[in-house]
Amino acid sequence: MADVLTAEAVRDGLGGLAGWTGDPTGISRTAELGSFPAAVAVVDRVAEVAEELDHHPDIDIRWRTLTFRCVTHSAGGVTHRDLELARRIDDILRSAR
Ligand SMILES: C[C@H](O)[C@H](O)[C@H]1CNC2=NC(N)=NC(=O)C2=N1
Repeated sequence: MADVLTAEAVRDGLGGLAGWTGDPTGISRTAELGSFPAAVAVVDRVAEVAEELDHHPDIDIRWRTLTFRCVTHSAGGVTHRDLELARRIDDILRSAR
C-alpha cells in the first residue's frame, strides 16, 4: 500500500499543481465551468480516469462549480496516487476550458 506523504512532500507536489491546496490530510481544488452540463461532462471524464487509475476523488458539484478532494482512504492520508490523480484532473480541466 502507498505511504502517506510528509507535509513537505505534499507541499513539493502541490508546487507543480496550479489551484490545489492542502496537506497530508487531503488536497483539493475548486473549478468553475461554463455551465452545469459542462461541469457534469468534466465529472464524467474524471470518472473514466479514476477507474483507469483505480483511485477515486471525492467530488462536490454545485451548479457549475466542482470541488475535487483527493486522499487515499485506505492509507488515511495523501499519497503519490493523489498527486497523480490531481495532475490528471488538471489535464481534464485544462482541455475543458
Ligand atoms: C481495491 C481498490 O484499490 C480500492 O478500494 C481503492 C479504490 N479507490 C480508492 N480511492 C481512494 N481515493 N482511496 C482509496 O483508498 C481507494 N481504494
